[in-house]
Amino acid sequence: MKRKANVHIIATGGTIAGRAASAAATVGYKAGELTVGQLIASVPGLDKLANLSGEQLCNIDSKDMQEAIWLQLAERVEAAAERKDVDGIVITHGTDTLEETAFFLQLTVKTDKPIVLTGAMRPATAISADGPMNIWQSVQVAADKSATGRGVLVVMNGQINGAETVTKVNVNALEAFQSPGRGPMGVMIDEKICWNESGACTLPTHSGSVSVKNLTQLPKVRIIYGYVGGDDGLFVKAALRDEARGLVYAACGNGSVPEKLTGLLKETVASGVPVVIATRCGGGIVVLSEEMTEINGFIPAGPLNPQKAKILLQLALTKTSDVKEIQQLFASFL
Ligand SMILES: NC(=O)C[C@H](N)C(=O)O
Repeated sequence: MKRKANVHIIATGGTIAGRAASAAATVGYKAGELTVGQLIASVPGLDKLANLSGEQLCNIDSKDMQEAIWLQLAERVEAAAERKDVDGIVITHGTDTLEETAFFLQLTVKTDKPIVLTGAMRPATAISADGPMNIWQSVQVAADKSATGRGVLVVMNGQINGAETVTKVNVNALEAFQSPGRGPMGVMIDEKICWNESGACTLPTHSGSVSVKNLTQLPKVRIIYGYVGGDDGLFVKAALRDEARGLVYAACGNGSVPEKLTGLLKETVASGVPVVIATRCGGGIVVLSEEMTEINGFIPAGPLNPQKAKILLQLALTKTSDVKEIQQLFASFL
């Protein structure tokens, strides 16, 4: 008989732990109300899937997630992953910033044990709440040997997506997470986990590549959003005054920087503050001209969306502010 796996659940809050005044309410609830014990108890028969342990790291709406909590979470996940009696880890999290936490953990936690993040779009008190099934399927993945070495995964609504590609694409639907242009790494049908083997099936190259063990904070990086009328540099100047160590420009289209802003961003790079050019488009790969990368010194974000490019730049800045090195790091995600 197959040995029952040991799965450790770390709860951080979110709608999955949310409570509303009425069972029909899917907005206007309070996120981060149920405890990890209550979450486990809300899923009938979960203990048949795995031996479970749980810890409560925080209980917040993920819009309020902090980098200081990320540093604690990375430490807790790494500690759990090092335990011989833990085979996999599930993290319950609000969906608003779930992809950022997933990507941060992907880059900072070194293990090939499954790490699965999950959340919910309906509060725990709702009719047809999606949380219990998402927890069930996450524990299923975390307990399954076939999930070993695939990096940090996001399991929601029967789909498994990788931390590097996944993003929240819908603010209401249960299928809130997708990997644009890639598709999911796998889907779940009852007890079957169907991996899309043409997707990433070896440990992503960047897993655990940056240790944050001795850090108490991350370098400050700001995202500047591109839009018609936003080329006066107001927010770039404000970010620099606020001692940003790096900037991500969420450009319109394929890294298009407005002419009026190019000079200021070039000066920013020349002053030692690296500038990554991402896109606000939600899909595609930012590739820049030679003039943009070699002369202006801009760093193309490649496939990373602005919020993930920010995290990569922050982690890069813990080691170097050399533009060439950071360009190479971002290029390795292509
Ligand atoms: N669906 C959710 O989890 C949204 C919630 N605001 C959160 O991110 O905590």
